[in-house]
Amino acid sequence: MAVSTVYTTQSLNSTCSISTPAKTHLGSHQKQVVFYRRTIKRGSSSGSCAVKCSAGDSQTVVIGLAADSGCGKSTFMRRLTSVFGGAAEPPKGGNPDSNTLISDMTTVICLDDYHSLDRTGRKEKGVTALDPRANDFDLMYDQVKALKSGVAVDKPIYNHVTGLLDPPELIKPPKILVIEGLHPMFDERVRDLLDFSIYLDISNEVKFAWKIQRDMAERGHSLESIKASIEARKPDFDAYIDPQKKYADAVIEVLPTQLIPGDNEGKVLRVRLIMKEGVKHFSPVYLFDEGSTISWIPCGRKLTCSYPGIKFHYGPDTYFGNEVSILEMDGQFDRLDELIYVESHLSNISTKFYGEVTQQMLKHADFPGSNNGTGLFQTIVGLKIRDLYEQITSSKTAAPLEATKA
Ligand SMILES: Nc1ncnc2c1ncn2[C@@H]1O[C@H](COP(=O)(O)OP(=O)(O)OP(=O)(O)O)[C@@H](O)[C@H]1O
Ligand SMILES: O=C(CO)[C@H](O)[C@H](O)COP(=O)(O)O
Repeated sequence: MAVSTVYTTQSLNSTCSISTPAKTHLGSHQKQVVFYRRTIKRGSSSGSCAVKCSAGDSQTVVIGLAADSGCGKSTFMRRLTSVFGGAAEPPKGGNPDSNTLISDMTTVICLDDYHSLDRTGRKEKGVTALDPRANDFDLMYDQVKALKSGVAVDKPIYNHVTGLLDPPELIKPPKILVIEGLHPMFDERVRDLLDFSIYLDISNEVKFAWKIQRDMAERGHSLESIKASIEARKPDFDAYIDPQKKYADAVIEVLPTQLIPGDNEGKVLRVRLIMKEGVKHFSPVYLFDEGSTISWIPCGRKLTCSYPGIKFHYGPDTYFGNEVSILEMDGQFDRLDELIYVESHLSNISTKFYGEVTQQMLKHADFPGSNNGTGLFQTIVGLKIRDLYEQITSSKTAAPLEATKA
């Protein structure tokens, strides 16, 4: 029942007819939903295009963020969006249960929307949402590829309230597309579309502590049910989600502190920012001296530290056979305004002015992790992504000039 349709938009100044066959996705207890890719060219001045629209004149930079559920993706996204200025909001006038967040520069889509089985369907088949069989990687690839090349798509919506697949929403190609969720790096075709990838690696102990904090304190779940849900997901997490970290350009690893022997409260954290060397448009952050191995305890006159203090470590290493630099922070800040002292000893942080990291951290002091390495490293990765975006777009605009010279 594929129907060709023509769409017009005010913001995109061309009109194109459909070129991609419809795809069908069924949750077992749901009506048939047919998705069409709307081929709307970005930035075109021509009135219409008959069959196929070519890529627009500016490229969409695609960022992948992988993590298990409840591991801080939303918090990271809020920090990232803030670096680009402006707040991210769900599509205006759309499905109130949309998982998408749009700001001037960024569109964040949640890969849960590519679940091919709804909640009941998964239960019937005995698979979890982490299982690739519960997800449509062909559609994910088609749509991310389309967006990257400047073509709008009708993306499905997985409704977390009802557990059903809702009718699709129109996603226009943004300047920066972030695909966040369980599997942004699982499928090789999707992985190859990423300009930069991040994995949030939260250790089991910390994940458990965060889950308890959120699901018990805020959602009224019992300790037993939280434990059971973590245990039930673990085999698929180990099989399909965790292995993606070897592909990531940056990994934020969150571990229990080593400053308090035997601590398992998950409040004081040891956080490691693992940065791959040799990634185009990305130069790892360093402490004091690039390539050296350094341990630094900044507590003293310029940084107030109560027990158990703060310890930084920096140095080269290998990670899944790749050369990396690792910056580590164990402990937490007492006074966020004093972070400027730490910031001034970090290099390659891609700030636009002195103190920008500290400013961002102070702006979002109420976000989870603002007093420790999770917030600090998420903020820094946000700045690195801005830098990467600027490099990619400036090299693209510079290219025709170079061509003219030749
Ligand atoms: N850096 C952090 N420090 C402490 N707690 C955190 C941190 N990041 C997240 N949390 C805890 O984990 C919870 C989930 O965070 P967040 O909503 O950002 O994760 P998520 O990966 O987007 O979750 P989901 O996929 O389930 O929506 C927060 O409510 C908070 O309790
Ligand atoms: O791992 C998840 C990613 O967020 C969710 O559990 C998955 O999307 C299924 O969602 P729900 O539990 O709402 O049916």
